[in-house]
Amino acid sequence: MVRSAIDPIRPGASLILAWQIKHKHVVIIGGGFVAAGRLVNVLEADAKVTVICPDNEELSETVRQHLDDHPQTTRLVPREFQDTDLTTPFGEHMFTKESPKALSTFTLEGYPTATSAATSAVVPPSISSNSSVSTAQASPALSAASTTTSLESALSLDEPLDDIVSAPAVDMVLSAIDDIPLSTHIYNLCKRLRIPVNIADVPPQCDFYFCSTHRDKSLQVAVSTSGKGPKLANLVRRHIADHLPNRVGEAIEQVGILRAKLRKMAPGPEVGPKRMGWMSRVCEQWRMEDLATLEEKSMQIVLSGFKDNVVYSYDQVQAKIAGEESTEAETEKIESKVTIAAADLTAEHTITKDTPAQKTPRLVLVGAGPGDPELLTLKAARLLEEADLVVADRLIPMEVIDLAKGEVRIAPKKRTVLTVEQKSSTADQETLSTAITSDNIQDQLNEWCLQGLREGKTVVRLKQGDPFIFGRGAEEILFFREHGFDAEVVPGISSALSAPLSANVPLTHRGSANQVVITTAQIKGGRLSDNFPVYDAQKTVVVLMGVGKAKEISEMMQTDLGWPANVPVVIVENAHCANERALDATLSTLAQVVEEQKAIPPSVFVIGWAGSVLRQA
Ligand SMILES: C[C@@]1(CC(=O)O)C2=NC(=C\c3[nH]c(c(CCC(=O)O)c3CC(=O)O)Cc3[nH]c(c(CC(=O)O)c3CCC(=O)O)/C=C3\N/C(=C\2)[C@@H](CCC(=O)O)[C@]3(C)CC(=O)O)/[C@H]1CCC(=O)O
Ligand SMILES: NC(=O)c1ccc[n+]([C@@H]2O[C@H](COP(=O)([O-])OP(=O)(O)OC[C@H]3O[C@@H](n4cnc5c(N)ncnc54)[C@H](O)[C@@H]3O)[C@@H](O)[C@H]2O)c1
Repeated sequence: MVRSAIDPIRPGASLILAWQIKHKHVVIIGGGFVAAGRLVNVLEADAKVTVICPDNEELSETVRQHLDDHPQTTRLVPREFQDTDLTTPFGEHMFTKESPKALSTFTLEGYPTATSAATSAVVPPSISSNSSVSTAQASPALSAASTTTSLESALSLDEPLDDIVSAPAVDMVLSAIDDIPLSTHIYNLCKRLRIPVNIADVPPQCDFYFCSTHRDKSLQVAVSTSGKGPKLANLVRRHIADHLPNRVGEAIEQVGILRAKLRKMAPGPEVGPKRMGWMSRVCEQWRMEDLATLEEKSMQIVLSGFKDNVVYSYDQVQAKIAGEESTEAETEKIESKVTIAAADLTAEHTITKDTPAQKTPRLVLVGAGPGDPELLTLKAARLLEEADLVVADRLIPMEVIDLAKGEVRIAPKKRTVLTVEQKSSTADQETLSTAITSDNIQDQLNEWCLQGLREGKTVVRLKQGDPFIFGRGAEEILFFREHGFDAEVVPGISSALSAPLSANVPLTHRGSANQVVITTAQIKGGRLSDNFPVYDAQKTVVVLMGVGKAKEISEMMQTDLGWPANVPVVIVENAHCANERALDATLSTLAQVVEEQKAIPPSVFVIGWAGSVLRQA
């Protein structure tokens, strides 16, 4: 059997979930400092809460106030904990100081029933804070309740089983008391009753731990160290909170509303991919602060782009709103601006309107480097900030795109976007998606730039790496010249230079390498490039786009060009990104390593003896 490369399992984690406890019944035992924190946590998650704690000076003022503020969803049982507390549903108001007998609706041998609650009261042993009820003592009585058979037999026959099963008396227990034996007893009781339980600060007696959390409306960030370092969890949580984008909570609220509207507008599962693709682009292309400002009117305008799979920018939406508020003539002008801006790949573009430029148009081809924003030139960073319009490919990471202050347009992905942009749902999706080539994406990018220039904008065409090293930069400049615009170019760090460096391969090194050849593995039509250099021990060959051609490269270099089989090859995948990987091979093992290690594009091959200077064998 062929085993594919999958991520290895790293055991020892906690399962982090977003537990829905709305209207569920949570029992908190204790009323001190820790209980107060737990109460806030579960009330914010809309639970119904029973707090069990003697009503004395140990009941914290915070707990008291929250109870007073939420009479419908909380109640206090003003005494010490009793076992029956874990089997009494929230709705039963039988806990009063005056009638403690009413508590006894439950024997440890069965669940309470409507009839037994009213009639057969059996008072269970009350456990005081200094009693030491051991597990052994509690177990025999409790064990009867833990099997389904005895549970069913304890139910009254006229009570439908489903109701009982779907409405357990208690859904969660949080114990925050300063009594260790009782804590252990509560834990054991919960185990018998299958109730998830957390005994504060006793990790072995917790089905779940609490996380250090940050909340901003619907955004919740939870940090867990799986009990290893609660204080560190606290510090990491603060660090994350300090670095979140402005107004992220509000942005999430508004996106929630927008998604609901979109689902209503286009509900069917068949439009699912289009819906999700479009929503993702809105989230990627709008800044958080701008998403936060969405309201009824602007949402309607944004949604109007969905039909043609267009994502209007914030500026376009603002322009449209302003237009609707101005005269009809003005509205028409803005309409035409928005339509042009909403250009898509399937439409035929005839931008007839040469809008008279108020400002001088400026076009700059900017190298974005290998992907790390810190490796941008200062000039590139400044231009990104200053540009009215930034036109970028999909491959450029959002951390770099985020530096742009003006409008951003990002090329669609090769497959999905065109597929969903297709207006006729009956069309053959496969034919359509294969019709998208990098050439028509390039046309789209060029078109966007031209349009911005005709509006007098400063347009930054952001390109991966360096615009002139396999970046088609010069082709673009020739294209824009034909349309009457000249371009400036800002260099970027090409991965041809940075990937070897990141993997600790000096492209030149006295005695090992005094020449560098940078080549692509593929030429037009996807064929293998035929101008790799003949063997020279002092030459380093950097191969771009080689992953799919590893076998052919290895064979050609050894057989036709005289390279020895043992020349080192370093495969650098995702250079300068968080998931960077460097793999060692030789010319003879190159194809094997690529296959076994599942190397993927973008990867750079560095071939030559320079590979053995700094890297350990
Ligand atoms: C996140 C947070 C949520 C909350 O409880 O609300 C939480 N502890 C917080 C703070 C905190 N707790 C402690 C200190 C003192 C400094 C220190 O000891 O490091 C500080 C720091 C402070 O107060 O700032 C003492 C402590 N905690 C535990 C033990 C027992 C042990 O480790 O054996 C001891 C005594 C150790 C001893 O005696 O030496 C155990 C647990 N504490 C957990 C959660 C669970 C694991 C979470 C995780 O690590 O992922 C777990 C397993 C059980 C549980 O779920 O209750 C909250 C952050 C609040 C915030 O973010 O503001
Ligand atoms: N204080 C802290 O900073 C801190 C932090 C994390 C964990 N803890 C742990 O959490 C637990 C609770 O801490 P706390 O600071 O809230 O304690 P606390 O002493 O302030 O409060 C304990 C509460 O439990 C109640 N209680 C005692 N016996 C009870 C019983 N039989 N039935 C019902 N209620 C009963 C008391 O009346 C009191 O309200 C302790 O085990 C402590 O070690 C404390």
